[in-house]
Amino acid sequence: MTPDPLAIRFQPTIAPADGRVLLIENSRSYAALLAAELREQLGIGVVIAASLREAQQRLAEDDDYFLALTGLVLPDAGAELITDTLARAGIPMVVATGVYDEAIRSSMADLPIIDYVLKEAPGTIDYLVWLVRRLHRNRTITAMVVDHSLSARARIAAQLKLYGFRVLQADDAASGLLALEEDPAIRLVILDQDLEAEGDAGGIGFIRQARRTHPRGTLSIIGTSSSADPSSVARFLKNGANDFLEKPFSREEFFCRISQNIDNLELIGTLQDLATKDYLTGLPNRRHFLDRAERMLREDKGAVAMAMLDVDHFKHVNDTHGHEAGDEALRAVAATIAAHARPNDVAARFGGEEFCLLAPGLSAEEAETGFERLRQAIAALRIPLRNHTLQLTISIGVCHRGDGDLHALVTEADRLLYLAKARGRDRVVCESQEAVA
Ligand SMILES: Nc1nc2c(ncn2[C@@H]2O[C@H](COP(=O)(O)OP(=O)(O)OP(=O)(O)O)[C@@H](O)[C@H]2O)c(=O)[nH]1
Repeated sequence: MTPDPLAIRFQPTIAPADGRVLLIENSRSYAALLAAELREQLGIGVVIAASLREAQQRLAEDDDYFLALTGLVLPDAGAELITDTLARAGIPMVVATGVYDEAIRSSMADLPIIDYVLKEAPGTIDYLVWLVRRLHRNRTITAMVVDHSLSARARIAAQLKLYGFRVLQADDAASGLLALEEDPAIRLVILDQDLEAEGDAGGIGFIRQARRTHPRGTLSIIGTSSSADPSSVARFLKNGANDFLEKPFSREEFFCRISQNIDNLELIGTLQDLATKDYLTGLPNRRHFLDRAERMLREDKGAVAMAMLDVDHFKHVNDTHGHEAGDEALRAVAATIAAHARPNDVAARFGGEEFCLLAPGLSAEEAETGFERLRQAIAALRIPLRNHTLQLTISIGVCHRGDGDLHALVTEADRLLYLAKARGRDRVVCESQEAVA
Protein backbone atom coordinates (compact mmCIF):
# COMPACT_ATOMS: atom_id res chain seq x y z
CA MET A 1 0.00 0.00 0.00
CA THR A 2 1.33 3.50 -0.78
CA PRO A 3 1.97 5.39 2.45
CA ASP A 4 -0.43 8.21 3.12
CA PRO A 5 1.58 11.48 3.23
CA LEU A 6 -1.36 13.14 4.93
CA ALA A 7 -1.35 10.72 7.82
CA ILE A 8 -0.22 12.42 11.02
CA ARG A 9 3.29 11.12 11.57
CA PHE A 10 5.54 13.09 13.84
CA GLN A 11 4.06 13.57 17.26
CA PRO A 12 5.30 16.68 19.00
CA THR A 13 3.90 15.33 22.21
CA ILE A 14 6.98 13.30 22.87
CA ALA A 15 6.45 10.06 24.78
CA PRO A 16 7.76 10.86 28.24
CA ALA A 17 11.30 9.63 28.77
CA ASP A 18 12.39 8.74 32.30
CA GLY A 19 15.52 9.86 33.97
CA ARG A 20 16.82 12.68 36.07
CA VAL A 21 19.62 15.18 35.99
CA LEU A 22 22.41 15.16 38.55
CA LEU A 23 23.42 18.79 39.09
CA ILE A 24 26.88 19.00 40.66
CA GLU A 25 27.56 22.57 41.71
CA ASN A 26 29.19 24.21 44.70
CA SER A 27 27.29 27.50 44.41
CA ARG A 28 24.02 26.80 46.20
CA SER A 29 22.24 29.83 44.74
CA TYR A 30 23.23 29.00 41.15
CA ALA A 31 22.25 25.34 41.64
CA ALA A 32 18.87 26.31 43.12
CA LEU A 33 18.14 28.73 40.27
CA LEU A 34 19.06 26.27 37.52
CA ALA A 35 17.26 23.34 39.18
CA ALA A 36 14.09 25.43 39.54
CA GLU A 37 14.15 26.38 35.83
CA LEU A 38 14.72 22.77 34.76
CA ARG A 39 11.95 21.45 36.98
CA GLU A 40 9.49 24.17 36.01
CA GLN A 41 10.12 24.32 32.28
CA LEU A 42 10.81 20.65 31.58
CA GLY A 43 9.05 18.90 34.44
CA ILE A 44 12.04 16.62 35.02
CA GLY A 45 13.68 15.53 38.26
CA VAL A 46 16.88 17.32 39.33
CA VAL A 47 19.08 16.16 42.19
CA ILE A 48 21.68 18.62 43.51
CA ALA A 49 25.08 17.63 44.88
CA ALA A 50 27.36 20.34 46.32
CA SER A 51 30.51 18.18 46.48
CA LEU A 52 31.99 15.14 44.75
CA ARG A 53 31.34 13.05 47.86
CA GLU A 54 27.67 13.99 47.73
CA ALA A 55 27.56 13.24 44.00
CA GLN A 56 29.08 9.80 44.61
CA GLN A 57 26.48 9.12 47.31
CA ARG A 58 23.61 10.10 44.96
CA LEU A 59 25.05 7.87 42.22
CA ALA A 60 25.37 4.93 44.62
CA GLU A 61 21.74 5.34 45.72
CA ASP A 62 20.26 5.61 42.24
CA ASP A 63 21.32 4.92 38.64
CA ASP A 64 18.43 6.77 37.01
CA TYR A 65 20.49 9.76 35.78
CA PHE A 66 20.63 10.41 32.04
CA LEU A 67 22.88 13.45 32.45
CA ALA A 68 25.28 15.10 34.86
CA LEU A 69 25.48 18.88 34.71
CA THR A 70 28.70 19.64 36.47
CA GLY A 71 31.02 22.45 37.45
CA LEU A 72 34.79 21.84 37.50
CA VAL A 73 35.56 23.25 40.94
CA LEU A 74 34.20 21.56 44.06
CA PRO A 75 35.34 21.82 47.69
CA ASP A 76 36.69 18.23 47.60
CA ALA A 77 37.75 17.77 43.96
CA GLY A 78 39.09 19.43 40.83
CA ALA A 79 38.25 19.03 37.15
CA GLU A 80 40.08 15.76 36.51
CA LEU A 81 38.69 13.86 39.48
CA ILE A 82 35.12 15.07 38.84
CA THR A 83 35.05 14.17 35.16
CA ASP A 84 36.86 10.83 35.71
CA THR A 85 34.32 9.84 38.37
CA LEU A 86 31.38 10.63 36.10
CA ALA A 87 32.99 8.93 33.10
CA ARG A 88 33.53 5.79 35.18
CA ALA A 89 29.87 5.90 36.23
CA GLY A 90 29.01 5.99 32.49
CA ILE A 91 27.03 9.24 32.67
CA PRO A 92 27.12 11.77 29.82
CA MET A 93 28.23 15.19 31.05
CA VAL A 94 27.64 18.82 30.28
CA VAL A 95 30.29 20.99 31.88
CA ALA A 96 29.11 24.40 33.10
CA THR A 97 32.04 26.28 34.47
CA GLY A 98 33.45 29.71 35.21
CA VAL A 99 36.95 28.54 34.29
CA TYR A 100 37.20 27.56 30.69
CA ASP A 101 40.19 27.24 28.46
CA GLU A 102 41.35 25.18 25.52
CA ALA A 103 43.97 23.37 27.63
CA ILE A 104 41.34 21.98 30.03
CA ARG A 105 39.11 21.19 27.12
CA SER A 106 41.65 19.23 25.09
CA SER A 107 42.75 17.33 28.21
CA MET A 108 39.15 16.01 28.36
CA ALA A 109 38.80 15.17 24.66
CA ASP A 110 38.24 11.46 25.30
CA LEU A 111 35.67 11.86 28.04
CA PRO A 112 31.89 11.58 27.48
CA ILE A 113 31.39 15.35 27.57
CA ILE A 114 28.60 16.68 25.37
CA ASP A 115 29.19 20.39 25.74
CA TYR A 116 31.10 23.06 27.66
CA VAL A 117 29.18 26.11 28.80
CA LEU A 118 30.55 29.28 30.32
CA LYS A 119 28.49 29.76 33.49
CA GLU A 120 28.51 33.52 33.74
CA ALA A 121 27.79 34.29 30.08
CA PRO A 122 24.45 35.96 29.39
CA GLY A 123 21.72 33.53 28.38
CA THR A 124 23.51 30.50 29.87
CA ILE A 125 20.52 29.34 31.93
CA ASP A 126 18.26 29.47 28.85
CA TYR A 127 20.85 27.59 26.82
CA LEU A 128 21.20 24.91 29.50
CA VAL A 129 17.44 24.46 29.71
CA TRP A 130 17.29 24.05 25.93
CA LEU A 131 20.23 21.62 26.02
CA VAL A 132 18.74 19.44 28.75
CA ARG A 133 15.35 19.41 26.99
CA ARG A 134 17.03 18.35 23.75
CA LEU A 135 19.03 15.57 25.44
CA HIS A 136 15.98 14.37 27.36
CA ARG A 137 13.85 14.21 24.21
CA ASN A 138 16.58 12.55 22.16
CA ARG A 139 16.01 9.46 24.28
CA THR A 140 12.69 8.87 22.47
CA ILE A 141 14.27 9.17 18.98
CA THR A 142 16.01 6.59 16.81
CA ALA A 143 18.95 7.62 14.62
CA MET A 144 20.72 5.58 11.95
CA VAL A 145 24.28 5.83 10.65
CA VAL A 146 24.78 4.64 7.06
CA ASP A 147 28.49 4.46 6.28
CA HIS A 148 30.84 1.90 4.66
CA SER A 149 33.64 2.61 7.06
CA LEU A 150 33.36 0.63 10.26
CA SER A 151 35.49 3.10 12.20
CA ALA A 152 33.58 6.19 10.95
CA ARG A 153 30.29 4.44 11.72
CA ALA A 154 31.41 3.47 15.21
CA ARG A 155 32.63 7.00 15.95
CA ILE A 156 29.41 8.68 14.81
CA ALA A 157 27.23 6.07 16.50
CA ALA A 158 29.09 6.58 19.79
CA GLN A 159 28.52 10.36 19.58
CA LEU A 160 24.81 9.89 18.86
CA LYS A 161 24.48 7.48 21.79
CA LEU A 162 26.16 10.05 23.99
CA TYR A 163 23.42 12.52 22.96
CA GLY A 164 20.82 10.00 24.09
CA PHE A 165 19.58 8.60 20.75
CA ARG A 166 18.84 4.95 20.14
CA VAL A 167 21.24 4.17 17.30
CA LEU A 168 21.10 1.74 14.37
CA GLN A 169 23.93 1.16 11.90
CA ALA A 170 23.98 0.12 8.24
CA ASP A 171 27.01 -0.37 6.00
CA ASP A 172 25.33 0.24 2.65
CA ALA A 173 22.33 2.01 1.13
CA ALA A 174 20.31 -1.20 0.62
CA SER A 175 20.46 -2.28 4.27
CA GLY A 176 19.83 1.31 5.39
CA LEU A 177 16.68 1.49 3.26
CA LEU A 178 15.52 -1.85 4.62
CA ALA A 179 15.99 -0.63 8.20
CA LEU A 180 14.06 2.55 7.35
CA GLU A 181 11.18 0.50 6.04
CA GLU A 182 11.15 -1.80 9.05
CA ASP A 183 11.60 0.78 11.80
CA PRO A 184 9.17 3.71 11.68
CA ALA A 185 10.84 5.24 14.76
CA ILE A 186 13.90 6.38 12.73
CA ARG A 187 13.86 10.19 12.52
CA LEU A 188 17.49 10.96 11.76
CA VAL A 189 19.96 9.48 9.26
CA ILE A 190 23.66 10.34 9.10
CA LEU A 191 24.55 9.30 5.59
CA ASP A 192 27.98 8.98 4.01
CA GLN A 193 27.66 10.63 0.62
CA ASP A 194 30.67 8.74 -0.71
CA LEU A 195 28.80 5.48 -0.25
CA GLU A 196 29.39 3.72 -3.55
CA ALA A 197 29.34 0.04 -4.28
CA GLU A 198 28.47 -2.16 -7.18
CA GLY A 199 24.77 -2.98 -7.21
CA ASP A 200 24.04 -0.58 -4.32
CA ALA A 201 21.98 2.60 -4.60
CA GLY A 202 24.76 4.76 -3.08
CA GLY A 203 24.24 8.01 -1.14
CA ILE A 204 22.07 9.84 -3.70
CA GLY A 205 20.09 6.67 -4.43
CA PHE A 206 19.43 6.24 -0.70
CA ILE A 207 17.99 9.75 -0.42
CA ARG A 208 15.83 9.50 -3.53
CA GLN A 209 14.33 6.22 -2.39
CA ALA A 210 13.93 7.28 1.23
CA ARG A 211 12.13 10.48 0.18
CA ARG A 212 9.38 8.51 -1.59
CA THR A 213 8.08 7.44 1.79
CA HIS A 214 9.73 9.87 4.24
CA PRO A 215 9.33 13.58 3.43
CA ARG A 216 11.81 16.15 4.76
CA GLY A 217 9.51 17.11 7.58
CA THR A 218 9.42 13.59 9.05
CA LEU A 219 12.98 12.33 8.54
CA SER A 220 16.13 14.40 8.70
CA ILE A 221 18.95 13.15 6.47
CA ILE A 222 22.35 14.69 7.11
CA GLY A 223 25.00 13.94 4.52
CA THR A 224 28.70 13.64 5.32
CA SER A 225 31.61 13.55 2.91
CA SER A 226 35.37 13.94 2.85
CA SER A 227 35.22 15.32 -0.68
CA ALA A 228 35.21 19.10 -0.69
CA ASP A 229 33.56 19.30 -4.14
CA PRO A 230 30.86 21.98 -3.72
CA SER A 231 28.82 20.72 -6.67
CA SER A 232 28.37 17.32 -5.06
CA VAL A 233 27.19 18.96 -1.84
CA ALA A 234 24.56 20.91 -3.80
CA ARG A 235 23.53 17.72 -5.61
CA PHE A 236 23.09 15.96 -2.29
CA LEU A 237 20.94 18.76 -0.87
CA LYS A 238 18.88 19.13 -4.06
CA ASN A 239 18.06 15.44 -3.96
CA GLY A 240 16.52 15.78 -0.53
CA ALA A 241 19.18 15.87 2.20
CA ASN A 242 18.30 18.29 5.02
CA ASP A 243 21.88 19.25 5.80
CA PHE A 244 25.51 18.50 5.10
CA LEU A 245 28.72 18.09 7.09
CA GLU A 246 32.18 17.99 5.63
CA LYS A 247 34.50 15.37 7.18
CA PRO A 248 36.34 15.76 9.47
CA PHE A 249 33.88 17.76 11.57
CA SER A 250 34.24 18.83 15.16
CA ARG A 251 32.11 17.21 17.86
CA GLU A 252 30.70 20.63 18.63
CA GLU A 253 29.57 21.30 15.05
CA PHE A 254 28.13 17.78 14.82
CA PHE A 255 26.10 18.28 17.99
CA CYS A 256 24.79 21.70 16.84
CA ARG A 257 23.73 20.43 13.41
CA ILE A 258 22.04 17.31 14.79
CA SER A 259 20.18 19.29 17.45
CA GLN A 260 19.08 21.97 15.02
CA ASN A 261 17.76 19.40 12.56
CA ILE A 262 15.83 17.51 15.23
CA ASP A 263 14.47 20.80 16.65
CA ASN A 264 13.23 21.63 13.13
CA LEU A 265 11.51 18.25 12.78
CA GLU A 266 9.72 18.80 16.06
CA LEU A 267 8.67 22.28 15.03
CA ILE A 268 7.28 21.00 11.74
CA GLY A 269 5.47 18.26 13.68
CA THR A 270 3.95 20.86 16.00
CA LEU A 271 2.77 23.02 13.09
CA GLN A 272 1.42 19.97 11.30
CA ASP A 273 -0.50 18.94 14.40
CA LEU A 274 -1.92 22.43 14.86
CA ALA A 275 -3.20 22.36 11.29
CA THR A 276 -4.54 18.82 11.23
CA LYS A 277 -5.57 17.74 14.72
CA ASP A 278 -8.53 18.69 16.86
CA TYR A 279 -7.06 20.41 19.91
CA LEU A 280 -9.47 18.85 22.42
CA THR A 281 -9.48 15.19 21.43
CA GLY A 282 -6.31 14.76 19.37
CA LEU A 283 -8.34 13.19 16.55
CA PRO A 284 -7.88 14.54 13.01
CA ASN A 285 -9.97 17.66 12.44
CA ARG A 286 -12.66 18.04 9.81
CA ARG A 287 -10.43 19.56 7.15
CA HIS A 288 -7.80 16.89 7.56
CA PHE A 289 -10.47 14.21 7.47
CA LEU A 290 -11.84 15.56 4.18
CA ASP A 291 -8.32 15.66 2.64
CA ARG A 292 -7.48 12.11 3.70
CA ALA A 293 -10.90 10.72 2.81
CA GLU A 294 -10.74 12.31 -0.69
CA ARG A 295 -7.35 10.75 -1.23
CA MET A 296 -8.46 7.35 0.04
CA LEU A 297 -11.54 7.31 -2.22
CA ARG A 298 -9.45 8.36 -5.22
CA GLU A 299 -6.90 5.58 -4.68
CA ASP A 300 -9.15 2.82 -3.41
CA LYS A 301 -12.15 2.22 -5.62
CA GLY A 302 -13.51 -0.56 -3.39
CA ALA A 303 -16.51 -0.30 -1.11
CA VAL A 304 -16.37 1.93 1.96
CA ALA A 305 -18.57 2.48 4.98
CA MET A 306 -19.09 6.06 6.11
CA ALA A 307 -20.48 6.78 9.55
CA MET A 308 -21.56 10.02 11.21
CA LEU A 309 -21.76 9.80 15.00
CA ASP A 310 -23.37 12.33 17.33
CA VAL A 311 -23.49 12.28 21.14
CA ASP A 312 -27.09 12.30 22.37
CA HIS A 313 -28.47 15.19 24.42
CA PHE A 314 -25.00 16.61 24.79
CA LYS A 315 -26.28 20.07 25.60
CA HIS A 316 -27.80 18.50 28.72
CA VAL A 317 -24.35 17.22 29.78
CA ASN A 318 -22.92 20.73 29.56
CA ASP A 319 -25.93 22.32 31.25
CA THR A 320 -25.94 19.81 34.12
CA HIS A 321 -22.25 19.15 34.74
CA GLY A 322 -20.48 22.13 33.19
CA HIS A 323 -18.41 22.68 30.08
CA GLU A 324 -15.29 21.01 31.49
CA ALA A 325 -17.21 17.80 32.15
CA GLY A 326 -18.52 18.08 28.58
CA ASP A 327 -14.94 18.32 27.32
CA GLU A 328 -13.94 15.28 29.37
CA ALA A 329 -16.87 13.34 27.89
CA LEU A 330 -15.88 14.32 24.33
CA ARG A 331 -12.32 13.13 25.00
CA ALA A 332 -13.63 9.78 26.28
CA VAL A 333 -15.91 9.32 23.26
CA ALA A 334 -13.07 10.26 20.88
CA ALA A 335 -10.71 7.79 22.55
CA THR A 336 -13.31 5.01 22.20
CA ILE A 337 -13.80 5.81 18.50
CA ALA A 338 -10.02 5.91 17.93
CA ALA A 339 -9.59 2.56 19.68
CA HIS A 340 -12.37 1.07 17.55
CA ALA A 341 -10.88 2.33 14.25
CA ARG A 342 -8.67 -0.08 12.29
CA PRO A 343 -5.29 1.18 11.01
CA ASN A 344 -6.63 2.22 7.57
CA ASP A 345 -9.86 3.78 8.84
CA VAL A 346 -10.03 7.56 9.05
CA ALA A 347 -11.73 8.85 12.19
CA ALA A 348 -12.20 12.52 12.97
CA ARG A 349 -14.01 15.05 15.10
CA PHE A 350 -16.30 16.59 12.54
CA GLY A 351 -17.27 19.47 14.81
CA GLY A 352 -18.89 20.03 18.21
CA GLU A 353 -20.17 16.71 19.54
CA GLU A 354 -20.17 15.13 16.09
CA PHE A 355 -17.61 12.56 14.90
CA CYS A 356 -17.14 10.60 11.68
CA LEU A 357 -15.41 7.46 10.56
CA LEU A 358 -14.62 6.28 7.05
CA ALA A 359 -13.88 2.56 6.94
CA PRO A 360 -12.66 0.98 3.69
CA GLY A 361 -13.16 -2.66 2.70
CA LEU A 362 -16.13 -3.52 4.92
CA SER A 363 -19.24 -5.32 3.68
CA ALA A 364 -22.56 -3.71 4.62
CA GLU A 365 -23.13 -6.41 7.29
CA GLU A 366 -19.64 -5.99 8.75
CA ALA A 367 -20.16 -2.23 8.89
CA GLU A 368 -23.47 -2.64 10.67
CA THR A 369 -22.15 -5.04 13.32
CA GLY A 370 -18.94 -3.02 13.73
CA PHE A 371 -20.75 0.26 14.41
CA GLU A 372 -23.25 -1.49 16.68
CA ARG A 373 -20.25 -2.67 18.73
CA LEU A 374 -18.94 0.90 18.85
CA ARG A 375 -22.36 2.19 19.99
CA GLN A 376 -22.36 -0.38 22.80
CA ALA A 377 -18.79 0.49 23.80
CA ILE A 378 -19.76 4.15 24.17
CA ALA A 379 -22.91 3.28 26.11
CA ALA A 380 -20.73 1.19 28.46
CA LEU A 381 -18.36 4.09 29.20
CA ARG A 382 -18.26 5.31 32.79
CA ILE A 383 -16.66 8.73 32.73
CA PRO A 384 -15.45 9.78 36.19
CA LEU A 385 -16.25 13.40 37.07
CA ARG A 386 -15.54 15.13 40.38
CA ASN A 387 -18.68 13.95 42.23
CA HIS A 388 -20.32 11.83 39.63
CA THR A 389 -19.89 9.13 37.00
CA LEU A 390 -21.21 10.12 33.62
CA GLN A 391 -22.83 7.81 31.08
CA LEU A 392 -23.56 8.73 27.48
CA THR A 393 -25.21 7.35 24.40
CA ILE A 394 -24.51 8.04 20.77
CA SER A 395 -26.53 7.90 17.55
CA ILE A 396 -24.90 6.66 14.37
CA GLY A 397 -25.86 6.91 10.69
CA VAL A 398 -23.99 4.52 8.38
CA CYS A 399 -24.02 4.35 4.61
CA HIS A 400 -22.11 1.97 2.42
CA ARG A 401 -21.20 2.95 -1.09
CA GLY A 402 -18.63 2.35 -3.78
CA ASP A 403 -19.01 5.32 -6.10
CA GLY A 404 -16.22 7.35 -4.49
CA ASP A 405 -18.18 10.59 -4.04
CA LEU A 406 -17.23 11.85 -0.58
CA HIS A 407 -19.78 14.64 -0.47
CA ALA A 408 -22.59 12.17 -1.27
CA LEU A 409 -21.33 9.77 1.41
CA VAL A 410 -21.23 12.44 4.10
CA THR A 411 -24.67 13.78 3.19
CA GLU A 412 -26.18 10.32 3.20
CA ALA A 413 -24.58 9.30 6.52
CA ASP A 414 -25.83 12.59 7.99
CA ARG A 415 -29.37 11.88 6.79
CA LEU A 416 -29.25 8.41 8.39
CA LEU A 417 -27.92 9.95 11.60
CA TYR A 418 -30.89 12.30 11.63
CA LEU A 419 -33.16 9.23 11.31
CA ALA A 420 -31.37 7.57 14.25
CA LYS A 421 -32.04 10.68 16.35
CA ALA A 422 -35.68 10.82 15.23
CA ARG A 423 -36.21 7.16 16.09
CA GLY A 424 -35.20 7.73 19.71
CA ARG A 425 -31.36 8.05 19.69
CA ASP A 426 -28.84 5.48 21.08
CA ARG A 427 -28.99 3.46 17.88
CA VAL A 428 -27.32 2.72 14.57
CA VAL A 429 -29.29 3.30 11.38
CA CYS A 430 -27.90 1.81 8.18
CA GLU A 431 -29.34 2.07 4.67
CA SER A 432 -30.73 -1.47 4.92
CA GLN A 433 -32.81 -0.51 7.97
CA GLU A 434 -34.11 2.73 6.58
CA ALA A 435 -37.59 1.37 5.98
CA VAL A 436 -37.75 -0.20 9.47
CA ALA A 437 -39.65 2.08 11.78
N1 LIG B 1 -18.12 20.97 26.43
C1 LIG B 1 -18.18 21.15 25.12
N2 LIG B 1 -19.39 21.30 24.53
C2 LIG B 1 -19.44 21.48 23.19
C3 LIG B 1 -18.28 21.54 22.41
N3 LIG B 1 -18.66 21.70 21.12
C4 LIG B 1 -20.01 21.77 21.11
N4 LIG B 1 -20.51 21.63 22.37
C5 LIG B 1 -21.90 21.66 22.82
O1 LIG B 1 -22.61 20.56 22.25
C6 LIG B 1 -24.00 20.88 22.38
C7 LIG B 1 -24.74 20.37 21.16
O2 LIG B 1 -26.08 20.52 21.41
P1 LIG B 1 -27.22 20.22 20.38
O3 LIG B 1 -26.72 20.46 18.97
O4 LIG B 1 -28.42 20.97 20.81
O5 LIG B 1 -27.47 18.70 20.46
P2 LIG B 1 -27.69 17.71 21.68
O6 LIG B 1 -27.98 18.40 22.96
O7 LIG B 1 -26.52 16.77 21.70
O8 LIG B 1 -28.97 16.93 21.25
P3 LIG B 1 -29.16 15.82 20.14
O9 LIG B 1 -28.00 15.89 19.19
O10 LIG B 1 -30.43 16.19 19.45
O11 LIG B 1 -29.23 14.51 20.84
C8 LIG B 1 -24.10 22.40 22.55
O12 LIG B 1 -24.51 22.68 23.86
C9 LIG B 1 -22.64 22.88 22.36
O13 LIG B 1 -22.34 23.99 23.19
C10 LIG B 1 -17.01 21.40 23.07
O14 LIG B 1 -15.93 21.43 22.47
N5 LIG B 1 -17.02 21.21 24.41
